[in-house]
Amino acid sequence: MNGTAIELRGVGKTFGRVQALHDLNLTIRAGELTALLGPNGAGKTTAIGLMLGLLQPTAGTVRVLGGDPREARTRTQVGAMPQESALPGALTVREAVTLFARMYPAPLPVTEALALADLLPLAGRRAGALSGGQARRLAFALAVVGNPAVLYLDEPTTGMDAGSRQAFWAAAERMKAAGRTILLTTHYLEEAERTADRVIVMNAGHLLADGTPESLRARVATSRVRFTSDLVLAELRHLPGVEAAGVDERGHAALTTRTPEALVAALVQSGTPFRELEVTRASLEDAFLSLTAQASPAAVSA
Ligand SMILES: Nc1ncnc2c1ncn2[C@@H]1O[C@H](COP(=O)(O)OP(=O)(O)OP(=O)(O)O)[C@@H](O)[C@H]1O
Repeated sequence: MNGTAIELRGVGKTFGRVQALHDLNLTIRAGELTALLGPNGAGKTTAIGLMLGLLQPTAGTVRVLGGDPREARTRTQVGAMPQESALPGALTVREAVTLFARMYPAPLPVTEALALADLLPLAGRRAGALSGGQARRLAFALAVVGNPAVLYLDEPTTGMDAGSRQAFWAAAERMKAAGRTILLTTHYLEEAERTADRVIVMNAGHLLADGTPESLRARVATSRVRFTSDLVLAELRHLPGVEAAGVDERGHAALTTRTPEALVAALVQSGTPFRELEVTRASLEDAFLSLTAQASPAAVSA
């Protein structure tokens, strides 16, 4: 699938005196899985609310699948998993999914939506009796049952255990393979790193960075080098290319560098015995923390 699925042009949103979004320009391509990251209050949920047509922009325009997100024609092609959803507690899981399926012109078979959310064993249970993580899975089933072209997932895996989380990501991959456009927010950066085609970082209503997980990691081109030796902090700091160093009382050293090969070569040449050598690249989490820490305080909304 090609083309643009979602387009925000010059979008601003204020709530009273709070400027939640400032002049946001964003194009989401069809068929991609995009992760929207940002610290609390960055504006992620507000951006999704605008894309869903639940909120009106104060400035600028929002287009989804070429149309106004508030039009029925657009809404029936969109599925959403909000951060907190009010589920129909008296209905069984299967009944709730069946009810939602009726709102869409070409829904998935209910059993398929239940299977995608790993809910077949719980199909007969009342929605009100589900655990927190199971309720998130039901919210996911309700989001996908309409077989939407565009899927918004706001912190989908929060509250899910490790098994449910894995099943969720497998289902998201399947939706993507079927050509769906997926926009999700998450605070679990390692999950975003593994799955997203594209990562957008927001802070205080501004777009800070936009690229592949790989390209964002490359913006903090650092590596971590860890090993155990008898070297003290002053000696560690003298190794070539060390940007930051730490050592504990048992001799576990942790160094940050942009040139890990030169550092390890110098360590070997020094003849100092060392063990448990480990070199790791900067993670998306490192990039995210570095980007949001650099963001100017002027960007923080009043
Ligand atoms: N209805 C509202 N009324 C007043 N202020 C609001 C409203 N909704 C959001 N805000 C404010 O707008 C800013 C952006 O909030 P938003 O919920 O979009 O952030 P977020 O990135 O989704 O955060 P989180 O990671 O905590 O979910 C925050 O400062 C928030 O307090």
